[in-house]
Amino acid sequence: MNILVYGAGVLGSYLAHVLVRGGHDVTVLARGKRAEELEQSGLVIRHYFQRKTTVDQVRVIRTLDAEESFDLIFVVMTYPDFPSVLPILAANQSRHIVLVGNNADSNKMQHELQQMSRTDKQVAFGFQISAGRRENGRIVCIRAGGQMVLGGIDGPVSFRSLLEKAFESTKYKLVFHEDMDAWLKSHIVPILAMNAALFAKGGRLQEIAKDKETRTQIIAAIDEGFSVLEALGYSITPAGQAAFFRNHKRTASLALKIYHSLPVARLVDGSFEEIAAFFEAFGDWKRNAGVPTPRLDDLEKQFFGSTKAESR
Ligand SMILES: NC(=O)C1=CN([C@@H]2O[C@H](COP(=O)(O)OP(=O)(O)OC[C@H]3O[C@@H](n4cnc5c(N)ncnc54)[C@H](OP(=O)(O)O)[C@@H]3O)[C@@H](O)[C@H]2O)C=CC1
Ligand SMILES: CC(C)(CO)C(=O)C(=O)O
Repeated sequence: MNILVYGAGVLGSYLAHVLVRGGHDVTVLARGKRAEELEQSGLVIRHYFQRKTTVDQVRVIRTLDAEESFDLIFVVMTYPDFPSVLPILAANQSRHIVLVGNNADSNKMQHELQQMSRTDKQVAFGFQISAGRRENGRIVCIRAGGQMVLGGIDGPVSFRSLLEKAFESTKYKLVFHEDMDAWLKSHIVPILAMNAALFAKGGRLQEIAKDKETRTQIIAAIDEGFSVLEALGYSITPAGQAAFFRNHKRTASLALKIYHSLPVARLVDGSFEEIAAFFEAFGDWKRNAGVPTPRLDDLEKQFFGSTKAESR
């Protein structure tokens, strides 16, 4: 298949690697320094746990022409990056588009993309359960679950069989979810609390590992965030996630302690701008729900009081 990966950061690069190894004709849309790196050295991935480095050659483009057609486009970027690429995707004639990554407003994005496009666009949303960070022109990647959670906003994904075909010869699993909007919003709540605390500590993971009070605050803030979503009518999904933070607080604190002590946690790369955008979205949810969130509000204050320079 002829597949475009639009956005060549950490997870876009890993996805491109997975699809190349799955036998597809993969084009990567990259910009600036990243495009130069890909052209000069190829797609270099350091697989952290496997202790190996792979290099794949991919076709690199810097702009997406309206006439160029792909069987599938995966757009892999951070939440605040998406709005500027929606008009470009709308102008392109390809039909099947998957927006991959954290997303606080999948409904609006799908609506805008379809409204702007003169051709029929089938849209799905995905989240890769992998992680990593950039390091001197290469991507250091943790395969983690090695899967992509996928779903549609208004019913099942209409091009599921095309997606299954794209991944059939890869080592990446697809997991289809019925209510992807609820899944994405549920995911944002713990991400918001954990990253706010971490940025507030200047990215020093050990400080959270050692500080029970901060871990207790993170867990209380997650509980509040889930209550906001529930008040708006969302089911927290996966349900086990809410149960874990709410009913097993001591175990959750221990899990956070262990996670923040692991060297591998350094590789899970959060973006200040993305977390800030989630706080903005969450502010609207909170106002609409009318549910108080004092512990999360305090983390938000600490997050915005931190400087990007102190972040990871
Ligand atoms: N990395 C991780 O550990 C994890 C990330 N995620 C989530 O996955 C999503 C993607 O994250 P990640 O891959 O880390 O993000 P990155 O910032 O590494 O990658 C985003 C890529 O998109 C490119 N991009 C942004 N805007 C444009 C544009 N207008 N035109 C062309 N390219 C553009 C960026 O370009 P440039 O190279 O110029 O910056 C960058 O290469 C996020 O929602 C994140 O929260 C989830 C779990 C773990
Ligand atoms: C936001 C990020 C990249 C960092 O915590 C993440 O790990 C996730 O979304 O699962």
